[in-house]
Amino acid sequence: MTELANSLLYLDGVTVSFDGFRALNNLSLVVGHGEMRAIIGPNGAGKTTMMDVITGKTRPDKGDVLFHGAHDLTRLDEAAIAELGIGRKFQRPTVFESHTVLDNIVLALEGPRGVFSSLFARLTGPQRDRIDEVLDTIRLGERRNELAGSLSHGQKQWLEIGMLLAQDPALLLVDEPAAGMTDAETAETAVLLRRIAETHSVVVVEHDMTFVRDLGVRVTVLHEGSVLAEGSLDQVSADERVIEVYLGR
Ligand SMILES: Nc1ncnc2c1ncn2[C@@H]1O[C@H](COP(=O)(O)OP(=O)(O)OP(=O)(O)O)[C@@H](O)[C@H]1O
Repeated sequence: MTELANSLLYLDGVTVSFDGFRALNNLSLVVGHGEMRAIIGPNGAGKTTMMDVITGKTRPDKGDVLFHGAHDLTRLDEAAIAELGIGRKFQRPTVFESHTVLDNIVLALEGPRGVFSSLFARLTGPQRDRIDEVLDTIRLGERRNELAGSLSHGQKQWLEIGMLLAQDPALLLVDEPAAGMTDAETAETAVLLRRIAETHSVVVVEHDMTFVRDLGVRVTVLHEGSVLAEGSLDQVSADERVIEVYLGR
């Protein structure tokens, strides 16, 4: 039980069926406090379904999903799970394009009832410090007054990561951040996530192996809804079963 005690996120025997098809099949996975974990796996392996279960979007048929070893996520709705400190970034950026970079972060900090713009002046000192820190982390400090719509695709992804970060979740779930990015942006994103991981736990789903290598973290390989292998990227890429799954033999 020490695994459970030391875990931030604990999945045990999680099964999700869609019309009899098991998208997750007895999936068990433990993410530690302060850990960044990369999740890889071929199309249909169950990565998105796993994220959906953690965030309360999909209810498992069976299994335990615990946060901080205590909160049973299978009994909470999406809002309650977000409130507990689990933030998710979806693959496509959904920033408010006609507002500035700064306003996007301010709105995220204030939550759904925040009012756009202008109100930066009304924020408390610690809130402003937090915003500056977030802008610095996501490398957009210099562009804070520009419209989000003028950012490149990669920068929009960073802004959205920043919007998540502004809420200071204990665990960030990040879905394919490098998709559609240039090589330079992809490399920068790995640096950015490594910095975030100094103070937060992170689960990253990603297909881009160069990016996963840059992250330099423990990798979990999913296949047919279960964990096929776990270890460093070098370890899992040398695993015969992983090679077979990726080569489709
Ligand atoms: N709502 C649903 N109804 C029926 N089948 C579903 C549903 N959601 C997912 N599936 C199936 O479950 C399996 C796992 O899907 P999932 O999206 O979790 O995989 P993934 O690893 O995220 O794949 P990708 O890398 O392509 O995004 C797939 O075979 C998918 O078709």
